[in-house]
Amino acid sequence: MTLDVTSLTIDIGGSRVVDDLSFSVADGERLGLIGESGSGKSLSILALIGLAPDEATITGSVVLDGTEILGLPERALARIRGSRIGSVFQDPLTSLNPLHTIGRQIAEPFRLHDKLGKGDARARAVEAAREVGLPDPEHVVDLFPHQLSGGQRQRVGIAIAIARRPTLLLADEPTTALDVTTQAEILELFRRLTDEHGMSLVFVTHDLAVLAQITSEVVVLSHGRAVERGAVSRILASPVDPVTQGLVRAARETTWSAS
Ligand SMILES: Nc1ncnc2c1ncn2[C@@H]1O[C@H](COP(=O)(O)OP(=O)(O)OP(=O)(O)O)[C@@H](O)[C@H]1O
Repeated sequence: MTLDVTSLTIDIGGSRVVDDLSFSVADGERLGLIGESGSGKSLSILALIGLAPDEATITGSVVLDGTEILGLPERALARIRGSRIGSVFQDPLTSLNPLHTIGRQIAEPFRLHDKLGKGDARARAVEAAREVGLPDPEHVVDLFPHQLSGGQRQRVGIAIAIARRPTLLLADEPTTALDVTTQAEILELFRRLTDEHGMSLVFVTHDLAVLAQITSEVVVLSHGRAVERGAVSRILASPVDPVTQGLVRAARETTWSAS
């Protein structure tokens, strides 16, 4: 899998919110997109998979495995989202259906795309629940989202995202709503799953301390522009741009307060 984003530019409501953003993700690479609130991280991620709001005007290029996918018809994008690119968002409570069991929601991609029958889909859901470390998978698939903890719900979100073995996983602040211990467990899960399945990862966060645990390369966004990029280790040791310096300071404070 390779992803090449070139000169991605997004205008919305008369203002430019993402400006000439370029980055690439190689096979199996984990890349971080970091920036303060409103810097354009979420819109960039949504634009990649055709989920930016209708009122957004998007230009540039998004090439997945040699094929331009920016501007593809919704049907084609939905197919890509259901197979080659998985996504995990901040708050699984808003993305999970409160009226459907966990198992039904994990099984949905299998039923929809692979046309599996009920029994087979349930078996796959149990297997997926086990893979993401949900406790008592045979039982958990019959529970509803409100019966799980925040960390467990995020595991469900991850199970759904990776169900059909995408080659690229997009994660937008997936640990922000979680306490520090649960956050570390979920980051470990991302690391294990991406390693085991050779998945590439684009991980969005405002917290450099989180990125340092999961990605090796980072792009720093400020007001929609990439102001710095490089290896996490280099960025932590010698940030150049004042925005990056601020993120490093904040990360040091988080690390101190957590220890
Ligand atoms: N639907 C929308 N209509 C108008 N402006 C929007 C819309 N969605 C986002 N924006 C604006 O675009 C800019 C970038 O938003 P985006 O959500 O991508 O930022 P972000 O870096 O992900 O921030 P956060 O960390 O707070 O989620 C912000 O100024 C935001 O107000």
